[in-house]
Amino acid sequence: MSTEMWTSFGSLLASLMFILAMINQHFSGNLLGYFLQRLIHKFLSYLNPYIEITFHEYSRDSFDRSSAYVSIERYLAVKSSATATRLKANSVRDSERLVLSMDDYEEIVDEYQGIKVWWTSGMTADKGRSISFYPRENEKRHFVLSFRKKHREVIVESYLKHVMDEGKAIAVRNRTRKLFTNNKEEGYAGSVWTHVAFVHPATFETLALEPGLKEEIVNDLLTFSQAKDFYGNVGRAWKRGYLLHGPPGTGKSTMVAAMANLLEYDVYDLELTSVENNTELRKLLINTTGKSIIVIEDIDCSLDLTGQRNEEKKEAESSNARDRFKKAEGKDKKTSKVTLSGLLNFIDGLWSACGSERIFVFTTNYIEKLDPALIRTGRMDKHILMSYCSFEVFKVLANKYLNIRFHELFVRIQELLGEVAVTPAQVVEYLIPKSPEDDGERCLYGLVCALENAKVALREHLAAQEAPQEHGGGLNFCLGPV
Ligand SMILES: Nc1ncnc2c1ncn2[C@@H]1O[C@H](COP(=O)(O)OP(=O)(O)OP(=O)(O)O)[C@@H](O)[C@H]1O
Ligand SMILES: [Mg+2]
Repeated sequence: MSTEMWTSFGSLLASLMFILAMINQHFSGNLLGYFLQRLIHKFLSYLNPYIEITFHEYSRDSFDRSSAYVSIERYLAVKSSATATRLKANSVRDSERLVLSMDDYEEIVDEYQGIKVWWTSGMTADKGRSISFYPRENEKRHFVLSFRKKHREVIVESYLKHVMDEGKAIAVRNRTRKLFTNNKEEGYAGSVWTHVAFVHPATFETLALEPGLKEEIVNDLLTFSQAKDFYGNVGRAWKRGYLLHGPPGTGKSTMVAAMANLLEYDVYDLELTSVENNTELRKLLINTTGKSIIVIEDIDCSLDLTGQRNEEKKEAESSNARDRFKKAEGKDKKTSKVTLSGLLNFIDGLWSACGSERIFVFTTNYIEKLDPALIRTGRMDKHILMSYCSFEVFKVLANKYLNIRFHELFVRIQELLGEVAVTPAQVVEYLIPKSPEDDGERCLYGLVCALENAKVALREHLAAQEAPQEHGGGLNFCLGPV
């Protein structure tokens, strides 16, 4: 149809609508009026080539904002910041950023699979309520979606789902992530988890790992986060377990932060010693949300989990002072009645499937102390050894901390790293400038001296013992502070 034909069709429609409205007004309030009204609606919808769907902010019997309305609002906010001329700026709960959205009575045109749709925002004043507790509570907002009748199937079946999914994804991107803890003050009666904003600068970019390992972990994490359908199809709960083990200061906790930053997940730092019993443990699990990492640090020290299976193991066997300290620290706080089976059920039992998209991470310095059932595949799917600093790891650190890719001292450092076992945390300590005069070369020189000293100390130590011990590639000696 030409433009002129559309215009005359439009004016004919408008005149008809006017006449019908007059008839409607004249007969309103009686039975004839009711039938006339229905007739008018039928007639108008027959002529109207468009369909309109209204999404109200509040449903009749709920005080909560409709989740569909909220998702549409977020979706349109992104569209409107680019196209609409009148915008509203709001600060949103759980986000530090200002969010722009379309103002009332604005219109936005969206396109989906080549189909044009029109969104308008509107508002009606609710005259029913005379007293309101909140400002503007009586204003009821809505969005109206209009599209051609012939596109009904695509819009209803596919476009609306696309809008809802996008809206949810935007909410996840915009929120401030949280770090939860179950370690509460004595007498605290609030929710089982308390939280602060999760802000940690660690990323996989800054984490120094063996070549190939970083890519492997990143790929594994990204594949997991996109595998909702896969887990559903194979009938598994959408969760994955990581066991990070290795000596202190090798980057296990830093890796957890990098994981959370990569996937934009919240972190639940579960302090097992503060959990009274298995029931409380289950309650904590139920109160976690999706898109989260549930981490139990130093799992070997948190509870005497191995002891429950192997009674005769003495505490005196704890191999070093740091370990004993961690264990004692936990015991002082509270006597926990969490059992190994309670923990196994927490990770892999029926209740563990009540949420989705969750990663469980255990960290430990002593993998050999853990009960095999706790770390079997399916519970802890991926075991990652975070080991002493190799030359490859050192090169990443030197590049990050000093912006040095190669230096003549590197050759000596490579030799020394093959002879003394030092952790990345210890190496990093020498790569941080301590005074304005500390340039890259001075830092590297300081590291070489410290490694040389450690080598001498190690020789003397071994000579005294006359029993050399091999550990991995280097000798098992930890470099002390300078
Ligand atoms: N692989 C690494 N890459 C970059 N930095 C590292 C690495 N390992 C350790 N660090 C640095 O050392 C510090 C301590 O590391 P982190 O706390 O992650 O060690 P950890 O393995 O968790 O130790 P622990 O077993 O004592 O808990 C971090 O602040 C980080 O800066
Ligand atoms: Mg740690």
